[in-house]
Amino acid sequence: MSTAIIGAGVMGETLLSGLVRAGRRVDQLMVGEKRAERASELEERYGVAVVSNREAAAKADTVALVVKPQDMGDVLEEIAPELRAGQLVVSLAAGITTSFIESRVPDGVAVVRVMPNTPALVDEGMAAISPGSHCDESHLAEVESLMASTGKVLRIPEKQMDAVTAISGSGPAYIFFVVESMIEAGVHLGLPRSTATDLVVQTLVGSAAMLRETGTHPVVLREQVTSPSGTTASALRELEVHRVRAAFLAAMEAARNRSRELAEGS
Ligand SMILES: NC(=O)C1=CN([C@@H]2O[C@H](COP(=O)(O)OP(=O)(O)OC[C@H]3O[C@@H](n4cnc5c(N)ncnc54)[C@H](O)[C@@H]3O)[C@@H](O)[C@H]2O)C=CC1
Ligand SMILES: O=C(O)[C@@H]1CCC=N1
Repeated sequence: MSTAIIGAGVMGETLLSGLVRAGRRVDQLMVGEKRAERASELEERYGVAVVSNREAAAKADTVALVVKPQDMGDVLEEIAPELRAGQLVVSLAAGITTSFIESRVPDGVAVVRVMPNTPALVDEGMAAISPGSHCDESHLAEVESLMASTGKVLRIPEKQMDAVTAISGSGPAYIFFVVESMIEAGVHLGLPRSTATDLVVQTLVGSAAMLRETGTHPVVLREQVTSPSGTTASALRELEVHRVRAAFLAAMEAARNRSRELAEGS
């Protein structure tokens, strides 16, 4: 089964590199990328064929669209004449609905919407997938296997996609923001930057491993750290005073709303 990736920026390369690591034959992969220098970079790095978008659409069994939501209409207009019934189009774009794509491709082309995230680069990705209206089990299984090469995959109803985008799609950025803030705090408290970085990164990895490996509720894990009248209780009180919990809720609502706006083309 051949796969084309149209749009090889951050997420397109993440998908490509995952497929290569998972052992997909490079001669079964191809890339369509507008920026010539970026295309040559990927050709050199992975030995993958760079072709026009039209050629990618004509030749591949599965066509993954990884351009920005705002570019999706133009790309679909360009490739639609080359697509035929039986092919699978997979969109990784925020906001873009399966019905938007289905209305622009020939009948019989199956569409699956995916929301991935960048930890896929280290095979710890979280991808949610939703079927379009002409999908069967084999299409979903194909996309599941595509995304499972770089992490976990969850099937969800498409109506949950904007919320998923706000939580796991954008999620790594919030975590990096927290990490960055904790490192700055460490420096403020007098630690060398490299020491603060080592402390924060390992604390993050250790906490994530506890969540995954114990399956214990985060509230219980937090309470285990919080000794009576201790340091953690003092810190958590400040986080509540500064309304960090409310800020997280507002931030993710804003991301969900932005995903809805992208669906409308803005
Ligand atoms: N970066 C992330 O963490 C995530 C991104 N996504 C989605 O992935 C998509 C791409 O995002 P990024 O990779 O971050 O953006 P990006 O800007 O790094 O990549 C987009 C790529 O598409 C290329 N492109 C634009 N028009 C094209 C055309 N007509 N034909 C061929 N290539 C074209 C650009 O040159 C660029 O290399 C977006 O729709 C975004 O919503 C989804 C989840 C996470
Ligand atoms: O910021 C964005 O719009 C994309 C979608 C999810 C993560 N990055």
